Amino acid sequence: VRNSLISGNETIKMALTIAVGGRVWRKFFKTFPFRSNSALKRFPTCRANGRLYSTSSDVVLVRKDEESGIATVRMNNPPVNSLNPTLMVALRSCFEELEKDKTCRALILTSQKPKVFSAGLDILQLYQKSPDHVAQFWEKVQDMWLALYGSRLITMAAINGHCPAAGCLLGLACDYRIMAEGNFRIGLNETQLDLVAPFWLRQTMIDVIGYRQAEMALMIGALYPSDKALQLGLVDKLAPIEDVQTVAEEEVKNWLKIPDQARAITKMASRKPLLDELRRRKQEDIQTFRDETTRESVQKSIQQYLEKLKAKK
Ligand SMILES: CC/C=C\C/C=C\C/C=C\CCC/C=C/C(=O)SCCNC(=O)CCNC(=O)[C@H](O)C(C)(C)COP(=O)(O)OP(=O)(O)OC[C@H]1O[C@@H](n2cnc3c(N)ncnc32)[C@H](O)[C@@H]1OP(=O)(O)O
Repeated sequence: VRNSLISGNETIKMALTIAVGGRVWRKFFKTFPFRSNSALKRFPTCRANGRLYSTSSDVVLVRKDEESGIATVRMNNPPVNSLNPTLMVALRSCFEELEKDKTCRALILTSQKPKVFSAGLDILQLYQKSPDHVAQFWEKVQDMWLALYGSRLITMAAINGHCPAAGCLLGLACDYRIMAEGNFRIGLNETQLDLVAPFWLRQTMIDVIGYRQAEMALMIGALYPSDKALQLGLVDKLAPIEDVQTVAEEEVKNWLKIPDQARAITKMASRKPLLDELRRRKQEDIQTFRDETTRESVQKSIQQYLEKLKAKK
């Protein structure tokens, strides 16, 4: 059904795009506009010593290999890369900057701190906060996801540790996932916090692991060990934790053999309907999240979840 949402016009545009050679990228961007963000300007670009992009807070570290065009984006928000507004804005800015860099062909997303890729959304940002705060927070989640999921680049998640909830959301937004072997978990455990995955996150889970498995995983808020995740297709490859980055680079090099434009157009053809749907329903999605999250019973569940996290020690 989603594929059929791409109209005949768009298919013709895509074919023309391929046919016109030199002007291909201009046409491509017209067909699939990537949004830019004025917030980008707040993050200076640094090109010294191979360190290409640097955010003002260094919560995202980026290195680009000029020869291959591969950028490695490391989340650096200790202790667990929880996605707070600073990290999400920095990630979005970074994805958009790389998108605009014509010499960049691939992006590897990983964690600066092995053992935790990302603990998901910063739960403290959802607890006892005003509805406006929660709404603004959710818009940052949407924008970060739109930038990554809608990227023309080869996007590879090098999941070097635990990857629950919105950590998994980031992984699912990539084209390929390599995860560390061992006792690390991945999944969408939102229901355990009394939260419900939004339609666009649910859809990406369905797209990656299939309807039945996604339905079950989402209902029970399952977190899978990496071997089970591989079996389900939630990740594509496993590697020893110390090799995850190298294996990701090797995999990217294989993908780089495919001509960029055909790969990117094919990717966009399958992702555009969902991207468009979220863009169209953005405000509705924000309102739902705001209303659900600030509900008293959900706040109680979040409080209990936070207590459980603290009690773990
Ligand atoms: C119809 C409906 C339509 C619309 C939609 C409506 C609603 C949508 C709703 C939801 C969709 C949201 C999608 C995403 C949601 C989320 O991401 S919620 C976050 C879920 N995350 C988790 O459950 C992970 C929790 N963390 C852990 O399990 C562990 O921390 C870890 C396995 C990741 C790492 O373990 P350790 O290395 O042992 O580290 P610690 O547990 O000791 O943690 C260190 C420190 O960090 C704090 N912390 C951990 N995770 C978070 C977090 N996510 N946010 C904030 N803080 C976190 C932890 O409490 C420790 O703090 P201190 O005790 O040191 O102060």
